[in-house]
Amino acid sequence: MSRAIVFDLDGTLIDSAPDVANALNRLLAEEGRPTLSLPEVQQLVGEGASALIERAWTATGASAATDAVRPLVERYLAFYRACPADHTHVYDGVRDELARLAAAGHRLGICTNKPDGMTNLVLETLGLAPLFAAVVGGDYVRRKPDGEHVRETLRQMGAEGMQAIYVGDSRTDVLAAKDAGLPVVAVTYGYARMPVEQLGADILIERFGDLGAAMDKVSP
Ligand SMILES: O=C(O)COP(=O)(O)O
Ligand SMILES: [Mg+2]
Repeated sequence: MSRAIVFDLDGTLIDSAPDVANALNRLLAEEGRPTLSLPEVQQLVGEGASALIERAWTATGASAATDAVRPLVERYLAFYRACPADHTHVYDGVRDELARLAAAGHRLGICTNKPDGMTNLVLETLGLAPLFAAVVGGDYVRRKPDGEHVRETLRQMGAEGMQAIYVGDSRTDVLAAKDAGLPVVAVTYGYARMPVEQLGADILIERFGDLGAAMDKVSP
């Protein structure tokens, strides 16, 4: 039976933290702030670019003033756009498994809090874009953990009425998917800020290539 499969992006399909960290650290350096390590940056990713900047400011000294966040986000995105995927890699097994799922007739979509422009640029650069029926990024008004982000992705995929499943790496993903009424597969290798067993996912997978088998267990 063909399903609709909604994927998170950062920490689930791609390890984008190295390029996020480089762009963020260029901004922090320009602002005279300490830079952050890769593991530190991984802990800041998942709720979009504004949250990334706010958390980075809190982690490196005084918090950013509310009206300063937007211009800082724009400068961060300019750095990120210049090097969207220099050090980003598609996690092991992702390309093969996505191709297999698409060939098996499943409809694939992406629901990410990463800003739309960056999401599309990164997907194009990595050659992943053609696999997805719809991509709904972080410019959408009701972002994860709001389930409306997931429902909008399903609508844009033309997948209403299809059996659907969500695949992500964080608590934000689990909350959004549950809010939308979807079973959740969580990957254990991503950027979760808590032990993965506590995410509340229906099933955990250590390798992306295990997704097909996990889906059959969660929604036979
Ligand atoms: O916070 C971000 O930029 C993206 O995060 P997501 O792809 O895990 O939703
Ligand atoms: Mg993620």
